[in-house]
Amino acid sequence: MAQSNTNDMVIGRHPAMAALKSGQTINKVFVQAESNSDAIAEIVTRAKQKGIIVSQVPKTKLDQLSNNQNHQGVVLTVSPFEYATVDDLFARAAKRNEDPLFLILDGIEDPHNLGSILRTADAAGIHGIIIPKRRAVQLTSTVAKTSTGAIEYVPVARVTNLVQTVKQLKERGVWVFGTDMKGQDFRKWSAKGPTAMVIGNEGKGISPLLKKECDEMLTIPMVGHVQSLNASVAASLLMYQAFSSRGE
Ligand SMILES: C[S@@+](CC[C@H](N)C(=O)[O-])C[C@H]1O[C@@H](n2cnc3c(N)ncnc32)[C@H](O)[C@@H]1O
Repeated sequence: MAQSNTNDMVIGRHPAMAALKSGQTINKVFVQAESNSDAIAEIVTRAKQKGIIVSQVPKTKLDQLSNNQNHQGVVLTVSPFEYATVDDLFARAAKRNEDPLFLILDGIEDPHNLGSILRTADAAGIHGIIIPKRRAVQLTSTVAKTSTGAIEYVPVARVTNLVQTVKQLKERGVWVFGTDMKGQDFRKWSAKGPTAMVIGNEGKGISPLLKKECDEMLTIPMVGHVQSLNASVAASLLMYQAFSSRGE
């Protein structure tokens, strides 16, 4: 997996604590000198326990690091999260001697949805997740926190064009299942063989171009009054159907 050397900033007490609790690589903690805040003291204690360098700096330095945002006396420099490649995902399946099982997210925007999807993906043995580089949430400290550590175990590949990627997956023998309200009942579906499931955007669903590339569509039947399930809930149900239909 590629690692970039540039630093990202995490600004403010709550995001700083969330980053410290996640698996994200934190390079340095900057806190305001002579701060008597309990929250800052807790951040300093946790950072030191993790062996992270803590630097006490004047407020002006924090203003500069945070670009004059409301830093509340703390700024962290962190390494951006690592992304996998689609080949890494295939390699992970091969290493486990299993047919590939991927999840494709067509423009998920809510970091809590992505975190929750990662958490279930880890539990259900998904080999990796594919997301687009644009118009979708990327890996952030909120995603990491919601994933409760699963972000460390489930590789996420970022691609420029999901439609092209799906075409390439199909050329490599992967059967691609889209999801909407007009497909076959997912309870009768078996995810045997190389499989990818596509989950759509929270508002718009799967884009028409991508839907056209899907080999089949699946539906989670609903008998209530609402029109659809939350994207992460739908993804979880699909992942668990795939998991159990593989006899795992
Ligand atoms: C909140 S829904 C989007 C609803 C959107 N208005 C639409 O028409 O597709 C987000 C995604 O969750 C999945 N989803 C939600 N409910 C589903 C269901 N009952 N069956 C299959 N997929 C579902 C689909 O992937 C959908 O694109």
